[in-house]
Amino acid sequence: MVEREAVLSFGANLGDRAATIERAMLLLERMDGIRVRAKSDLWESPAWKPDSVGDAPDYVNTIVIIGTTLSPDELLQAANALEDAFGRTRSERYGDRTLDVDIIAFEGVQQTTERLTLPHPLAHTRQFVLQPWVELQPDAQLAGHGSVAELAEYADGDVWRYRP
Ligand SMILES: Nc1ncnc2c1ncn2[C@@H]1O[C@H](COP(=O)(O)OP(=O)(O)OP(=O)(O)O)[C@@H](O)[C@H]1O
Ligand SMILES: Nc1nc2c(c(=O)[nH]1)N=C(CO)CN2
Repeated sequence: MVEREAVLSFGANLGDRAATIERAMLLLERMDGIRVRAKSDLWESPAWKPDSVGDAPDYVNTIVIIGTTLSPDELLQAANALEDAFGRTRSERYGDRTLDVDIIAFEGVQQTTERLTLPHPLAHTRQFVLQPWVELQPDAQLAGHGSVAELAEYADGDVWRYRP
């Protein structure tokens, strides 16, 4: 079966954030139909919320490029399974969390359904997605928005390399 490329974002702002992300990536590597091609460094950023930054703990974020034979819906199920494995409860949108896994982009797919929007509708605005992605793929393009490097130049928000 032909592999397609997908871009995943991992974020955590509760508990041992870096350890959670490292362990989640190990689980990801063992999932059927998923082959990890590249992982960014860990980056840190203030918690983004639609209304304000507030005093929520900072996030650790990373981007992972995978090759997958899964469909977009199957990949979303895999992402949700990873979140569940790390105790994530989905009660509050944009709330603090032990693990958030978003699908940022999926090769050849642009869709808006109730369950899954691709590319992720806020990816082009999120520095914590754009910077780690540029680190891995300086020439990356985000469908509908263009060069990820250019988006990263103009997006608001701070992001810095995580130091334990
Ligand atoms: N590209 C996508 N990646 C992950 N989930 C998505 C995507 N598009 C739509 N969703 C849907 O969004 C729902 C809510 O996801 P979640 O609670 O993780 O949102 P959030 O992480 O708080 O916000 P955001 O997705 O903006 O970071 C999921 O159950 C999923 O069905
Ligand atoms: N910095 C940062 N902020 C966020 C993140 C994230 O991964 N990083 N994920 C969220 C999920 O809704 C909400 N806010």
